[in-house]
Amino acid sequence: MGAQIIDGKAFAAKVRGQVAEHVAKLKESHGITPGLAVVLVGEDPASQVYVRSKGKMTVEVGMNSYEHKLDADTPEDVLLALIDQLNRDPAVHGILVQLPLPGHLNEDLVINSIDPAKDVDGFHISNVGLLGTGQKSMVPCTPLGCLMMLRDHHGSLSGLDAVVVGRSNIVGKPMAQLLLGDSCTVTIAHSRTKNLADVVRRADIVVAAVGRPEMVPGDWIKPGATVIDVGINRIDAPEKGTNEDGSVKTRLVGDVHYESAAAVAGAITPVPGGVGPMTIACLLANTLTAAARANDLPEPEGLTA
Ligand SMILES: NC(=O)C1=CN([C@@H]2O[C@H](COP(=O)(O)OP(=O)(O)OC[C@H]3O[C@@H](n4cnc5c(N)ncnc54)[C@H](OP(=O)(O)O)[C@@H]3O)[C@@H](O)[C@H]2O)C=CC1
Ligand SMILES: Nc1nc(=O)c2c([nH]1)NC[C@@H]1CN(c3ccc(C(=O)N[C@@H](CCC(=O)O)C(=O)O)cc3)C=[N+]21
Repeated sequence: MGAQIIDGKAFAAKVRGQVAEHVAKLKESHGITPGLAVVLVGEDPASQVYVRSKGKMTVEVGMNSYEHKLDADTPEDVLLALIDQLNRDPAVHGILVQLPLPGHLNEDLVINSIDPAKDVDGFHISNVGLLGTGQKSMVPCTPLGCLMMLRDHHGSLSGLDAVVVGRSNIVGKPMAQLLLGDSCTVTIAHSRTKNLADVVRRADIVVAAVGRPEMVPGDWIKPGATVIDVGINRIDAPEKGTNEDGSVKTRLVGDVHYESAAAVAGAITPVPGGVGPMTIACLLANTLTAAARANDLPEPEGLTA
């Protein structure tokens, strides 16, 4: 195992600490408490766990957390009315609508109804356009977290070859924009890419955001490259035994085959404990940024792209 392990959990704790300091100052000097509203439609158990842990960390950094849980069959106009209410609520600086939404809801319409200044996910078309043209925006949390870890590890990313595997609007595309913004030579690969192994082998930086457990093996990795594993996949782990109800136990793995990749990479993020915790830390950082901008105050340094 040659690779340095990039400890996302520790990095995220540090970022949350910085956010908490800024929040304390905002409260003390300006009487402002940043507020984050999270909207969950439906009862997906994984999403519920995730929303709960976000709420807990929001409160831990001193912000107000507002959770809105709606039934899975909530009509679109009811959801849009809630978003309109949150858009107009001055105590709410950030709004996150947990994705994916149930099939009867138009995801684009819902996201684009969020006030772009409160769009702490950075998914609104205005923020996507601002990021693409290099203007000040809200930057999607997962790619922002990856960028922070890469900058911390490399210092400058200028001139490095970066390959992003995956072209989703929430991870792959904004990740590529951020890497381009830091002057990497960027390739975006996807399910139609020819000779994916050879494409990945060129990379000084590999970001895997595919959603396929352990798809990227170590022999695709250039020796010394930095590997950022965004994937969060729950797979059966019969070696751990069975649960009380007889079902087989599970474990989390990334999109990268960790052991073989860590043997050749220069640095690698683990799953769990890598990109995931940074995503939540960046959500809090974005909420702080939104609160500062809403009040014409200087933005916290080092917490934005
Ligand atoms: N750590 C975190 O905070 C977060 C983790 N995730 C995780 O990241 C992963 C990706 O998420 P997301 O971007 O939403 O996923 P999507 O399913 O939206 O996108 C997956 C991308 O991977 C590409 N792809 C699929 N199969 C292959 C293949 N065999 N070879 C090459 N490319 C392929 C798809 O290509 P095509 O476009 O051609 O179909 C698509 O662009 C998931 O595991 C998800 O759980 C997501 C968000 C946050
Ligand atoms: N509007 C919206 N914004 C999102 O940012 C968003 C979303 N919807 N829908 C779902 C995905 C997924 N996502 C994760 C964030 C953190 C962890 C995380 O902290 N994972 C821990 C492990 C958690 C566990 O043990 O299950 C880790 O990797 O160490 C995982 C997944 C954000 N998403």
